[in-house]
Amino acid sequence: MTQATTAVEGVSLRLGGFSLRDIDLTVAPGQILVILGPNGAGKSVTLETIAGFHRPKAGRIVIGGRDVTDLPPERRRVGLLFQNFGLFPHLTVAANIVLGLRAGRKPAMRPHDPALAPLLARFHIDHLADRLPEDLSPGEKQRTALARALAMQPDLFMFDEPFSALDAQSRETLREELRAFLRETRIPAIFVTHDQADAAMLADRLAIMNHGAIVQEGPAADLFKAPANVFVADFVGIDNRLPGRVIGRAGDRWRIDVGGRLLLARDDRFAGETDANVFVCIRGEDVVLRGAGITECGNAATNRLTMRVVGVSGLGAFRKVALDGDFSLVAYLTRRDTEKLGLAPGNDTIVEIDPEAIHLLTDSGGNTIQWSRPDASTRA
Ligand SMILES: Nc1ncnc2c1ncn2[C@@H]1O[C@H](COP(=O)(O)OP(=O)(O)OP(=O)(O)O)[C@@H](O)[C@H]1O
Repeated sequence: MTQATTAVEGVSLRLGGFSLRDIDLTVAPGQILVILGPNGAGKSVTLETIAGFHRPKAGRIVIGGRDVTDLPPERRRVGLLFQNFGLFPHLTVAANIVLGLRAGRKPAMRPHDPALAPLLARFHIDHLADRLPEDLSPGEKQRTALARALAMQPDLFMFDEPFSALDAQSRETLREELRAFLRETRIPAIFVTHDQADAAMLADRLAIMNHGAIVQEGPAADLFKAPANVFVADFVGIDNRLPGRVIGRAGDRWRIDVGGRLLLARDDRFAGETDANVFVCIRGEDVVLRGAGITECGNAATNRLTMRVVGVSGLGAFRKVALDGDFSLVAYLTRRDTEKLGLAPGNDTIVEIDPEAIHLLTDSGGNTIQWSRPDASTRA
């Protein structure tokens, strides 16, 4: 089994009234590339094109180091898993897996062949060999589908919303299992979803897609921290996107007016200029709450302000804390910290935002940044 990078290079195609435009993607061995985008963006068509079901009018597709652009689907060595994992409902677990082996390099395999045992054991489904898919839990279905796909000795795995019919709890467990499996095999994988949580849990690389084109692609951590525009920011769940205006620079920091309050931002990628309208993007987990009783202006190195708690929501380990002041903010804290700091609606709290946690966005995607000069003069 080769373990080489998969690359989609400049792929374009027309399908009825829909076009894929100049798609570039790469995914290396051991990596998971997540394609995230709204309904109709072209995510499935992209997978189908990589799998060989549509012929591009331009570009090249390389899987496992081989140029497969002109090869039919059955010669591309791709393990494809769909919603509900695409198991044949009338076939037992063993018979489903045998189909994979036949598509791979063991055409004579039969469902009760002893040679099947190691594969069943590896996925902990040996005791389920004679069951039908309807009698399996979601985790058992996923393991059967992965066993079948692995039996084909693929050079690439592709997943098209495999979890879309599952409840939140099963999704989470299955994501973890899938991630561990893909890390272990080191076979590159492309995972299509419109669920941000899938992307956060699984992605090494992330591609955001809209209207048949890639809007931004790169290491997932970069896109989560520094989305290129508002569309991407909304897709990667930037909790706080505040309209502001650049006042100027102080050393390596930008001085930004947000709702009449001065915020310092250190964003070396920002190429704006004084007076530019911007979005100040801050992830909820980067908003640090200190509780009450600390002086507001004690530290020039960070942004420190007093805000009022207006809501605390969420169950389980984390709480979402809604804050109000010169502008509104959302913070994420552990349940323990929320209780320790006495964060309840009506209470004031000191809020700290590291300038490095602020990402500045000038939007070129047609979103107008609404900024109006507040009545009060800007306070530091
Ligand atoms: N075989 C086809 N012939 C013509 N148009 C198609 C074909 N398959 C898909 N399309 C169109 O291509 C566009 C993109 O569809 P696609 O299924 O790739 O979107 P998606 O991003 O996967 O969305 P979803 O999240 O809803 O699955 C849609 O407008 C769809 O109607």
